[in-house]
Amino acid sequence: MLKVDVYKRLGDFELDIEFELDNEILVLFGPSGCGKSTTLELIAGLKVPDRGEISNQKITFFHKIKKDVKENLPINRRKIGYVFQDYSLFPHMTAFENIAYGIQESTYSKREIVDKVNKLLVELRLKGLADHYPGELSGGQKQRVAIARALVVEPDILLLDEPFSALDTLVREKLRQDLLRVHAEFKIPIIYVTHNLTDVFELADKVAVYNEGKIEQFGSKELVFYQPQTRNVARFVESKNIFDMSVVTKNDSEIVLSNEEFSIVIHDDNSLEVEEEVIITIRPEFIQIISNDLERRDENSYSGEIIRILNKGSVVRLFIKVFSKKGFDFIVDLAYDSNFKLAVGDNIDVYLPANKIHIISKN
Ligand SMILES: Nc1ncnc2c1ncn2[C@@H]1O[C@H](COP(=O)(O)OP(=O)(O)OP(=O)(O)O)[C@@H](O)[C@H]1O
Repeated sequence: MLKVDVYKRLGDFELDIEFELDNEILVLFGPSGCGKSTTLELIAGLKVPDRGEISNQKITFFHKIKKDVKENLPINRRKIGYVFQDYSLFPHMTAFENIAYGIQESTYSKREIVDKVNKLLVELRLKGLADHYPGELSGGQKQRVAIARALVVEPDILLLDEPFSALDTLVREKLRQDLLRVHAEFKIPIIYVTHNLTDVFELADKVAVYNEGKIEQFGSKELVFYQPQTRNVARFVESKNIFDMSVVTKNDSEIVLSNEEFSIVIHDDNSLEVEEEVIITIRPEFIQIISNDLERRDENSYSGEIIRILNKGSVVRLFIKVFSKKGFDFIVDLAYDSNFKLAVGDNIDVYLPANKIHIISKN
């Protein structure tokens, strides 16, 4: 298990984080400058924490209490594979030589080196490209060479810093599958830094949502996406529909929440108290369009006007100005359908299912 509990100050910026990771893929997610890359650098030994402890499988990488440094294991003894966004391949070496770079003839025989590199060339779909120089490889191929180079040393941990962000969507998609395959085979902790929500959804066993040097939520991707613990996390995972409300009434069967604009009803949150201030969120894909009177509900139904339509490919996003005192927006995602007939200016009714409404306590 990888254990990280460190503090580091860099100018005005302070990083103060703690987490533990089994042989899982952890995705670090959050806005620019919140400390994701610094976290990787501290684990790898490229930066030194001001205090704290980092260990993996009972091997202490770093340990400092107050001024007393008890351990600071050199980078090359941490057994870490590191993959950067810009590939960092040696331009004058072939794919084979780049991958073989980390293993020396003093440790392995020539035969062993050839076998190890060939195995990774196959694993990362690079067979046939062994003699190519980086200049002759596509972005996706270069990054696969970089991953193979990181893996050839049989690392205990693999760190990837926005590895696929320069690549287009289809290449990214395939590289995510490569990484999942690599993880299934190597079974080591992998930490992956990204700004991309699809990366989070497709890769993560665990997610750490960073904000201003702290981890604001750590947990499974399901928890982070569907039960964000703070307004920031809800915003970062694009819950989109986020409202301040207060609890107006509560009885055995229902709780009514309200703000100046609208009220909603939920049925199963016993922890809420009357007059309590909360944040409610509902993801755009959970809001339903009421297309005929049969679907009309007694509760949580609202009428409004479509003010903008954004076609996102497989999803169509509607911005709906709800008829109310000031007029607020719901954002609704519908699966794309070739019979899609809605247009800006149309009046529309929507329904918010009570069991999809998530409450964030302000206490
Ligand atoms: N050597 C340094 N000296 C001073 N400040 C630094 C140094 N290195 C990083 N920082 C600051 O630390 C903060 C965290 O940087 P870091 O690169 O870890 O963020 P990040 O979350 O990875 O951002 P991004 O997603 O943009 O890469 C930033 O405000 C950065 O400016």
